[in-house]
Amino acid sequence: MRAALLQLNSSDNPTANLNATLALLREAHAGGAQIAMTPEVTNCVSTSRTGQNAVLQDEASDQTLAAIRDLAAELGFWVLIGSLALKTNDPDGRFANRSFLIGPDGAIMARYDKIHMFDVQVSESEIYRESAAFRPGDRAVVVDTPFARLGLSICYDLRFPMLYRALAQAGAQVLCIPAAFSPVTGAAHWLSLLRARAIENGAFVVAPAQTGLHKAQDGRERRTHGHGMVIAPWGEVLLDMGRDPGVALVDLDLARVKDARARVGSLTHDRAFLPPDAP
Ligand SMILES: O=C(O)CNC(=O)[C@H](CS)NC(=O)CCC(=O)C(=O)O
Repeated sequence: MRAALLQLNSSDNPTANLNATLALLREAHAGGAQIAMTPEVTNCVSTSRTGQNAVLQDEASDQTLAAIRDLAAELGFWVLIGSLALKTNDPDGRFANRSFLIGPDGAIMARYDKIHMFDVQVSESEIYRESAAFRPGDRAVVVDTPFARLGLSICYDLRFPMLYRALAQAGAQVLCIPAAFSPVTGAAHWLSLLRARAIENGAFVVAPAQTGLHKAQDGRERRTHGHGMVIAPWGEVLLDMGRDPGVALVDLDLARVKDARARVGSLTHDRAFLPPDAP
């Protein structure tokens, strides 16, 4: 399976982000990719909710989704859109942070809404309240392609190992973790968490990332960590994209999943246990 990772520096301007994404998808296809994967919030990196309200669309009218479906059909290859920020018809007005797997005929083969919301205070000045703007999903998703069974997730989900356990036990061989990781937590945790998810589940981890300084129309700024990664089922780092936007190609040999799981079969050794008594 030859996969391409897109590393993006998306702004809060969906049209500019789409043009950059389409150019890189063409590059990925020219490099022989059977599937290309984009990072979280490919269409719009949030810097303010009012800003997003002005530019986001719902799924039926979103230009990014439509154009990527058209391109996938034109080129005849698969695209995992790591996520799109989309309007919903929720009464509370919150957006969805949703991944789409697009098939080579342009059809939507799977959707996944990010389950875990990034509501954290990384430092005195760096605060995120994702759940204020986004409505979390509640359904894990695996989906088959001709080359592998994929398990879907997004960014902060990475910190919840039970999600990946469920995906691997449902047969996922490739765990997809598109992200827009913060620079502080990225430097401290990103690589270790990605390697842990790969090793503990004997699965490939494919993690395309947003990178760099994201400038908003209103002058606000946000930074992300970059370092789109691919980790092998035994834990080796197969790809680290560093900090620049672009495309990288990687060949995944699915036999490595079988091999890792044959050497350490912990995926089949889970046992039920009673919770600890309160001391
Ligand atoms: O807000 C958007 O534009 C879209 N959503 C994101 O970028 C999300 C929520 S702010 N980012 C993360 O989940 C980073 C997780 C992370 O950095 C960690 O777990 O340490």
